[in-house]
Amino acid sequence: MTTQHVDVLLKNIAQLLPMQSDGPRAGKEMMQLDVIEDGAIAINEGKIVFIGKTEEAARFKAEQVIDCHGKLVTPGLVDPHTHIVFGGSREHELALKQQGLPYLEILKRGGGILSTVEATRQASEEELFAKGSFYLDRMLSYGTTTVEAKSGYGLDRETELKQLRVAKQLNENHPIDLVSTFLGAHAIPKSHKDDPDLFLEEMSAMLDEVKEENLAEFVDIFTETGVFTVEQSRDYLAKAKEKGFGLKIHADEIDPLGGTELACELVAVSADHLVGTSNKGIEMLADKRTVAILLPGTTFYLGKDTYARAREMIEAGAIVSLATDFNPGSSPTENLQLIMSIAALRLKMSPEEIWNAVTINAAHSIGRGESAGQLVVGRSADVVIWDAPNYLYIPYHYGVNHVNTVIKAGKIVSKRREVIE
Ligand SMILES: N=CN[C@@H](CCC(=O)O)C(=O)O
Ligand SMILES: [Zn+2]
Repeated sequence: MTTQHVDVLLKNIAQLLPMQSDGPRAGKEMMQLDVIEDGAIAINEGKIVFIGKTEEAARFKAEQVIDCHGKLVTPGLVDPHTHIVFGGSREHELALKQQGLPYLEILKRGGGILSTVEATRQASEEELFAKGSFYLDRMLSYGTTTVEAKSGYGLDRETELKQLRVAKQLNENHPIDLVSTFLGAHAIPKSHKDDPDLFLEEMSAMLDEVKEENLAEFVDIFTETGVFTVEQSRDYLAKAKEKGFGLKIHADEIDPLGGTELACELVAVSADHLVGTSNKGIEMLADKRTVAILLPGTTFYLGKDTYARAREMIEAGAIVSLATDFNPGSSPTENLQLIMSIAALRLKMSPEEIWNAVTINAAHSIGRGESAGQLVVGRSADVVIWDAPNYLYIPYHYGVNHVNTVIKAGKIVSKRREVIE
């Protein structure tokens, strides 16, 4: 047996989830979950060079050996819907919500998204970068290694570009990989209250610049009562598609306007939220060209009782993914593990479906199906070692952080502090 020298060897893994799949998993396929017991992973120069059983890994001699006895090991989690670059915070809105003031009413009164717009306009790039890094550090510590990040708290050329540039810097400087989305059409700014069409023209006029500076891969819009109509969204997104952007829609979050149908019609890469999606929308998702990204943390935080109809979507054959929707208003949490628990309890998704949703399907919903969300020989070693004996445990034991160690591109980037005796 020839010895093979590698940088890192993980061995004696109680349960190893390789999450290998040629494409996203839809409908019943979401129940598929291969488990390797007593598994091992060898990593060299940031890449996975072996994945299999510990007994098959005897040829590897590693600089660093990590004994994963009793532990679960999975790919780094992928969070495909966040609003991570923003100024200020909105803790004062919690009391308004408790008094029964609806989310869209707070927005109508100039609060909500519009108050974050004010704070983001005022913040310097350095401040936004520092804040973004802090949130990303926290995400990493919770096991997330790839994140989608939206702009949308500028609503003017200068601030939207500032947010996108900060996201680019974060991607270049932080271990987490960031995938950027231009969400200039996130709300109607006060200055354009009476002329949303003019505002959308101004945002469309930015698309070339965003493309040339390589500041975003996707374009998104908030299709919602009091924000943008389905018709406005269709015109706006058609322009973005023509310019070569992938499309996303904040669809049917509060009112069932038909954003899901529009996303499927335009072959958007994802339709997000989907709390009010119609039967027709569910049927269209079964086409499997648009990923349904569900954000149950938002429904929970907005204090609603009705959640997205995940079961019906999966039964219809849709590709379902999950995300935190991390933002300062409707979902202030970086913790994707908590979302996994809410998905189990409120969306009634099975643990197998949930793991597919936060790895393979999440990666496909942001154009990273070929690089993230799976442990495959030759790919970047983005790996999480969990203080949990099996995959059922993460959605079950809720609200806390189960991460032991996070490895990104072969390097340990986060580790639970050992208790000092
Ligand atoms: N609903 C629109 N956008 C965000 C919330 C943004 C905010 O409230 O600041 C969402 O996805 O929930
Ligand atoms: Zn959002």
